[in-house]
Amino acid sequence: MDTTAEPEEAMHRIRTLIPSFRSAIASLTTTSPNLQIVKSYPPRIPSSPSSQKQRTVCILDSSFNPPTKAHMHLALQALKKYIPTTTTSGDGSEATQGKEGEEEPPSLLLLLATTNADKPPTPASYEHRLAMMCLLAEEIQNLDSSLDSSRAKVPQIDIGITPHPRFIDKSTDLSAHPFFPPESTRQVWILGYDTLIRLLNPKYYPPHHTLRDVTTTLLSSTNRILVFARPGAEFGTEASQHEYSTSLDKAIADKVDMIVPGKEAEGVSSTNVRNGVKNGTGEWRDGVCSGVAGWIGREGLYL
Ligand SMILES: Nc1ncnc2c1ncn2[C@@H]1O[C@H](COP(=O)(O)OP(=O)(O)OP(=O)(O)O)[C@@H](O)[C@H]1O
Ligand SMILES: NC(=O)c1ccc[n+]([C@@H]2O[C@H](COP(=O)(O)O)[C@@H](O)[C@H]2O)c1
Repeated sequence: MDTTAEPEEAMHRIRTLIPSFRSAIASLTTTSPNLQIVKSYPPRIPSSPSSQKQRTVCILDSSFNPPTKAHMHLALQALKKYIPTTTTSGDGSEATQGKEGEEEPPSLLLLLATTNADKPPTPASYEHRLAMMCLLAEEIQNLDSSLDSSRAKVPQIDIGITPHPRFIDKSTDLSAHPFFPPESTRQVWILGYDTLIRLLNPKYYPPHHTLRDVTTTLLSSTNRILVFARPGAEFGTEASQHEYSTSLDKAIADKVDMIVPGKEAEGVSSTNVRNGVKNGTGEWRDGVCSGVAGWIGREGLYL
């Protein structure tokens, strides 16, 4: 792959999408199911309901301000983890088999949250974040699958937006979207440990302040949460984070998978990238993929 001309071409192509991103963002409201898919790689072909196989969608919800290599690592690990197992039938033919029968490989949904449960909005603008999410998606699609035997096929990647800060509302809207019918879709929510503890804090669920809505929406049916440990001064050790996930109420603990991210995600955060750009230290580039670094530089973001 040409590493110099290609990013330029991708940036130019994605820049032409900015007006459509802007109008999608302007049309968001919190009053009705409003999760929107603004771009799909490859473009989606509507399938007839009868031909729908079981499918897992791995959802990475974030403010993507900007998308980082940690986000990319989390997404790739999730896609790898939920690949259906291959079984050989009596006639010797191979079929991918999930619990409910034939199963498609997992897809990825990069979901931009335009409202945060705790934090006020900060630059960059949402259309720029969507543009950078597209660059991240293209980078994932262009990864050389020969380097990773679990990536036999290029994954379906959708880029979406949601106005809802809480996961229970995001999950409900996702179930209502025609691409993700609940009868054939398992939702796997990708969260860092710091986000898991906020998801499970009853303060977000007035007036009764119980986790009932979490189990009836986000964790209904075969849905799961994939948690990535995030050890550090603020959130404790890997061992204490693991202990927390196993000490949860059984209805929740049984649906939580916890893994430790690889070195690629260590110490990488959007905050560190934003601060690095502002302080003029070049190392911020190590925290993002090349297309995103190019976009931040070219558009003068985070200065
Ligand atoms: N390095 C990481 N290790 C584990 N989880 C991560 C890491 N980076 C992000 N995540 C998780 O990915 C999800 C989305 O990331 P989020 O937008 O909060 O990224 P962030 O880099 O922490 O952002 P910010 O620095 O702006 O707060 C969250 O659930 C977060 O916990
Ligand atoms: N109870 C909840 O559902 C809950 C709590 C805190 C954050 N969130 C969401 O988690 C996502 C990531 O948030 P941060 O960027 O603050 O880590 C955002 O979409 C935010 O709104 C959800």
